[in-house]
Amino acid sequence: MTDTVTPPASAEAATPTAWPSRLADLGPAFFTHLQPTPLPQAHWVAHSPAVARSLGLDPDWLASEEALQVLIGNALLPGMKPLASVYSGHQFGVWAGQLGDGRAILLGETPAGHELQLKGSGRTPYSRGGDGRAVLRSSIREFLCSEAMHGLGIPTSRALSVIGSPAPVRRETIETAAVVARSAPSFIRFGHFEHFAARNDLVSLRQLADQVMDQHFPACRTHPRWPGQPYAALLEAVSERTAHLLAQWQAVGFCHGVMNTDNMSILGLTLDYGPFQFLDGFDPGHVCNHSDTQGRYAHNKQPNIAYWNLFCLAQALLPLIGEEDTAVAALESYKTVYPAAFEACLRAKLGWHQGAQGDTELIETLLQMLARHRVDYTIFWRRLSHAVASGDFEPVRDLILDRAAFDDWRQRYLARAQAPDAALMLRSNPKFVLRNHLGEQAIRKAQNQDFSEVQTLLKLLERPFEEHPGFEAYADFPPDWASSIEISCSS
Ligand SMILES: Nc1ncnc2c1ncn2[C@@H]1O[C@H](COP(=O)(O)OP(=O)(O)OP(=O)(O)O)[C@@H](O)[C@H]1O
Ligand SMILES: [Mg+2]
Repeated sequence: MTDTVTPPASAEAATPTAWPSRLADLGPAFFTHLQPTPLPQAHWVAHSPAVARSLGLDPDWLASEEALQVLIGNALLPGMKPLASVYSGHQFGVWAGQLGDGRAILLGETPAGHELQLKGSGRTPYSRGGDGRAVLRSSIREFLCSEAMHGLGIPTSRALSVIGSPAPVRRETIETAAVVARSAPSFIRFGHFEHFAARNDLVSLRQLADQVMDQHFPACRTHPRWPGQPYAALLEAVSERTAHLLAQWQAVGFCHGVMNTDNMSILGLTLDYGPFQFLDGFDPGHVCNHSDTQGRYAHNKQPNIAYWNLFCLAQALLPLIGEEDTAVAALESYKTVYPAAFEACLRAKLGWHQGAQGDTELIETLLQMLARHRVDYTIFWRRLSHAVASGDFEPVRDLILDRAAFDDWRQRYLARAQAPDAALMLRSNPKFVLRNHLGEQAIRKAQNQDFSEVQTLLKLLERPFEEHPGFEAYADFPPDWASSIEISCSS
């Protein structure tokens, strides 16, 4: 049974006493109230004062014993009424029926209006066969990648802390438990809508859509393109956010790994860091999830999969939208917004402030060249940025076996009317991304109670566009063993 902390007078100002939940306001069809299941011998692995501040929480409180107990689920603050929500979804292209927060528990909303959720905090009515737990390994990956994505300027859930416990958790081997405290303006997924649509519970479906719209997409009520069609406007707004998200993923070389509809945020945030990967060598067809034997979620399939997922959302919203043609029309802008947003990201990476004739061809030729030679994606872009800054193209040229092809491309790149802006490139091409082997090294140390590498990575990844002298090794090529790392759905 989880304790309620009675705060000493001095702590009262440090933590809020109201933890509202908009989901709870919707009514019991949407969730179950329950307590997190305690874990023994909680110990800090990492926490982020920056996230605490963004949530309106006192960073000093985050260093306290009270925070440790609350954020692993052993204690509640006054006003917290934890709950797990129900959703459904399509997994690997197949309707999976009812899912829900099987190991995530919502504590409520922080003063900044963001939901605070514990992941790995015990079984819920939606756990199905699962144990409600998450292991240290995957929790460190979620914590670091959330903050890495934020550092990159990519919409994401944030991670406040990761806390470990020696409690055993059975996966392929026996591992230990951990809990990530994470936040987002909303954790509503496409799957929440699919859930009520599949049950033909149109009252709840409308309630959910209305709440999401009023809180996050108020302009949909009076959208000039959708007069009297707020739900179509909502679908279009979600499509466009998703298009922008996918453009950023593709441009930075991020593979999500499990783009099931229950992992798609209605706000267009990156959600659920499972078997994700940042590309090392540029392989457009790379499949990062070892469990994805069909390659459904290969890197270059992600934009189409997002559209497929949006189609599922459209089907769920259809009873509210009315006409099928209207729903299809609301999805349509994805097909133009995604490529335009992707090209805009690539233009920034190339140092161009504005578009010009021939850009698409120059971008295509470059990406094909990178793919042909499996050039390290992050290193290429960073070296290109430095080449433009210094005028010395040798280090970037060295990356590409076919020097003549590179020289030809470079000549055309530099001949473009608008010269590339090196400063724009250096803030668009990160030096540091959370490569698998970096995460793996931090995890191995953490499994031996040494959390220093998690701290180091957090510092670098929070500011990935800065040089961080002395940390060059973290921006280097992956070691040979990196390619043998297998990341699966096991977490
Ligand atoms: N160990 C577990 N115990 C209980 N339920 C689980 C467990 N692992 C996954 N699930 C549930 O299985 C479904 C699919 O899991 P998936 O891996 O997409 O999500 P997740 O990693 O648990 O979390 P999230 O999407 O909240 O980040 C979800 O309903 C999830 O809650
Ligand atoms: Mg999930």
